[in-house]
Amino acid sequence: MDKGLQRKLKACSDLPSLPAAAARVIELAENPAASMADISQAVSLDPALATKLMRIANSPLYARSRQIGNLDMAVMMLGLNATIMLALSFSLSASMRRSREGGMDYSLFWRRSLLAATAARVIAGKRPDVPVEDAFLASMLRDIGLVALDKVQPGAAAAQQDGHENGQLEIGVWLLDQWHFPLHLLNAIQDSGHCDDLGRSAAEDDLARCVALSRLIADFFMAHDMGEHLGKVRAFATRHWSLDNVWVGEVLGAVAKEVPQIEELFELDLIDVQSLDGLMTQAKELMMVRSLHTAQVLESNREESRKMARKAQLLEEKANRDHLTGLWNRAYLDTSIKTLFEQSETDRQPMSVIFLDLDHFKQINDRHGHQTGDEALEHVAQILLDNTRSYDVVSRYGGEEFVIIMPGMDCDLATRVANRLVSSLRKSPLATDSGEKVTITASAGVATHNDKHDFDNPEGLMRAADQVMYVAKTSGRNRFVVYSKCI
Ligand SMILES: Nc1nc2c(ncn2[C@@H]2O[C@H](COP(=O)(O)OP(=O)(O)OP(=O)(O)O)[C@@H](O)[C@H]2O)c(=O)[nH]1
Repeated sequence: MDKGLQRKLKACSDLPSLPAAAARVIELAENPAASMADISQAVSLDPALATKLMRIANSPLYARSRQIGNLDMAVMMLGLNATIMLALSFSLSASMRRSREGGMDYSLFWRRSLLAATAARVIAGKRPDVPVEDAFLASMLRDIGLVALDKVQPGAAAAQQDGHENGQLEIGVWLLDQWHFPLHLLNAIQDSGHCDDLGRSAAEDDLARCVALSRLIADFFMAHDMGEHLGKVRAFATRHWSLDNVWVGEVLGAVAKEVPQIEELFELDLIDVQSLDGLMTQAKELMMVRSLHTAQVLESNREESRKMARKAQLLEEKANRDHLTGLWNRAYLDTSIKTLFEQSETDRQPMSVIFLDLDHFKQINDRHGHQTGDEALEHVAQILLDNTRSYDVVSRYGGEEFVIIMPGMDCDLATRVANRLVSSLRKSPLATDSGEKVTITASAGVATHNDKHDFDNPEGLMRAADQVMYVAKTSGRNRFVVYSKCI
């Protein structure tokens, strides 16, 4: 801290001071031998404080079925740590509010401090290893440096209060140190100003984060522009704890619920009751909008994935297609015949294969040129497609050879298809650019699995269709032959 400022603070007779009961409580907190009875006795010196502790022990904040009838019981029920922290919170808030007003808005200061403390309590309750009273007190006193600063440099305090800067932290820690405040609370307050750069124990770092986030939540409850503050709260929860909208919504809801009890205990209106409902509705709406935004982002990601999948599908399909005719290629045929053969086995359903080879195709190339030969292959492909079902696998096996797999088709039907194909080809000559008609014929072989014959594997089925196609070739071409055991 700046030496001049420190001198001024030391010389200032009007700094906030620690009430006697609170000072005694701190003394006891430092003494490991102190008992609950000692604490209870110290608190009883301040009747207002004792009453407050009784009230809080019986409040829904510490909901118990049994009524707490005396201070000893209250101290026992709250536990040592909680009693000390609550005693300090009450004493300090009461004495601070009596402070003379300087350049700073004290009402705003205490509202913000108590709202933050309430939020810190809620957050700590959701974090393992963070005592709620530690979080409550550290958060409530986080900006106490502003009160001290206000005594020596009123303008500076007011400016920092407006800007919510962290310059007051050092002064606050200095003041609390003068009061012999426990070191872990001083550390939490100091560290809450630089949460991106923490390095103590996990519990201490989490306490600092509770304090920092509680301030952002207090700003949210007090702000006119809730959206901006909600964004900060969410960003903090995500950045430091990877927590989502749902968690933030739960915390805000729990804070709103605790506010009336804290208001009653500290006799201070933190939030206008009517605006509280509105605030929560707005918060929920904002959460919803953000969820919707998230949903939109997810949806656009999904759309992106769908596009990618379609692209990949198209690319895969392209890789499986014959460039000239657009029919399935040999690679695809090899894969699909395996799958369809297995399927035929499982379902005990027939499947047929037609092996088709164009006749004297070399002559077409030789007479009409390679270009016309290509057109003839495309022409044949179209005729094959026109005469088969959409789910038949019509493929170019190579050169002027074609294979058609027809799942679920028995031998009789496959024979009809083969007949139709061979005759359609014969009857549909290719019209060349020169106006010439080129007749194309083919020889085909038909084999069927799971009907009249069972094959051991798809290769056997293909071989059979190929064999009878050669029979068709050698027996005069422009015909088809059906595989039977006698061949
Ligand atoms: N234009 C063109 N011709 C091709 C293509 N692929 C193979 N061929 C031709 O197809 C012809 C096949 O000739 P062959 O194997 O002797 O058979 P064929 O002339 O049809 O006689 P058969 O099968 O015995 O009736 C060859 O001349 C190949 O060059 C292609 O993509 N485009």
